[in-house]
Amino acid sequence: MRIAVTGKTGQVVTCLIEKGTAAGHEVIALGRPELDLADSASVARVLETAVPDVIVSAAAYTAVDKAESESDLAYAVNGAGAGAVAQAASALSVPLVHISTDYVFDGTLDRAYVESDPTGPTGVYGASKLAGERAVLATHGDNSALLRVAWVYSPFGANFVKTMLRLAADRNEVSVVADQLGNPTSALEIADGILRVATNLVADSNPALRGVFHLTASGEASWADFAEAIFAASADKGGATALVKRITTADYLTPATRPANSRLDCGLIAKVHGVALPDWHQSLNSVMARLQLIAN
Ligand SMILES: NC(=O)C1=CN([C@@H]2O[C@H](COP(=O)(O)OP(=O)(O)OC[C@H]3O[C@@H](n4cnc5c(N)ncnc54)[C@H](OP(=O)(O)O)[C@@H]3O)[C@@H](O)[C@H]2O)C=CC1
Ligand SMILES: Cc1cn([C@H]2C[C@H](O)[C@@H](COP(=O)(O)OP(=O)(O)O[C@H]3O[C@@H](C)C(=O)[C@@H](O)[C@H]3O)O2)c(=O)[nH]c1=O
Ligand SMILES: [Mg+2]
Repeated sequence: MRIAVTGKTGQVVTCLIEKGTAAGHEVIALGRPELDLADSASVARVLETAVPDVIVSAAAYTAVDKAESESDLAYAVNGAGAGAVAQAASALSVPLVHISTDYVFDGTLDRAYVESDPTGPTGVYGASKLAGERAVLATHGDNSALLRVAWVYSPFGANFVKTMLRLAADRNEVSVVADQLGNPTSALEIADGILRVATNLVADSNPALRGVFHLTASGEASWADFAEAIFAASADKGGATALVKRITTADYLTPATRPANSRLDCGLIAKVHGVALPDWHQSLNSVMARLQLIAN
């Protein structure tokens, strides 16, 4: 397949290039300065020139706290920008795989969220991503799969794993919130899932393959649990480590409010697309091994 993906250096983009190329696909990464999601004309022009078999919309404004004070830019990129990508997919008559987030939910449910649960973002980032979902569904809903992923980490870019390792390099203790629950997910495995879904969409016009799906690793964690596992894996490999002081959200003030529970139920994508990702502990170990190779 000839896959056009938005963004050049993001975690998911980088993993999709690695996994897609290894699987024999042509992956064309399109990002700034040529394709700027805040400039719809550039989106249409660049994507239409690429003539892909499928488009993956992976680029986004992902700075959750900064979005609170840059709301116009967050909406332009994640809302209108996502709509422009969907418009290009529609003009080309190709399927779209659009990446969204667990932060579209308010986090008040006491179980994992299913796709049909009501959304209710608690911050600008989540609200802008929800605007993107709506734009995609309105523009190209009949030929798109929207994949809500969560708590993404990888050997690349900026993520919680790399932040924790950086903090551990010069501290013995790191305070981390223990009352926000979710599903830490490796972008390498998200890339596997995207490739499977994209292949299914290109091969089969069945409407059941389209719509909203949750795609995370199995197993849940609080950020404090995740930090403890990161430090344990790092210590195992002779890397930086620290003790985790388990704190509450009230003890860790941030500009954006995050959902207390954004665990996602991934039963639907397993049933419909045959995609089921491994337990996060296992994936964390492979990412840690690669980060150690980079560090040494
Ligand atoms: N990171 C996470 O924890 C989570 C991410 N997601 C979603 O997954 C997707 C991928 O995230 P991830 O790979 O982590 O993102 P990253 O933060 O690693 O990278 C973001 C990418 O988006 C690009 N980008 C940002 N603004 C623009 C713009 N105006 N025009 C074009 N490209 C732009 C960046 O380009 P450049 O290289 O030029 O900066 C970069 O390639 C996103 O849709 C995100 O909302 C969902 C849940 C969790
Ligand atoms: C760095 C740090 C964070 N925290 C808290 C803050 C926050 O509640 C939680 C996670 O912090 P981060 O800022 O790394 O994560 P955050 O940017 O909120 O991560 C989110 O990014 C977007 C893009 C998504 O779509 C989400 O799925 C999610 O992955 O941990 C601590 O308690 N201690 C710390 O030292
Ligand atoms: Mg962040």
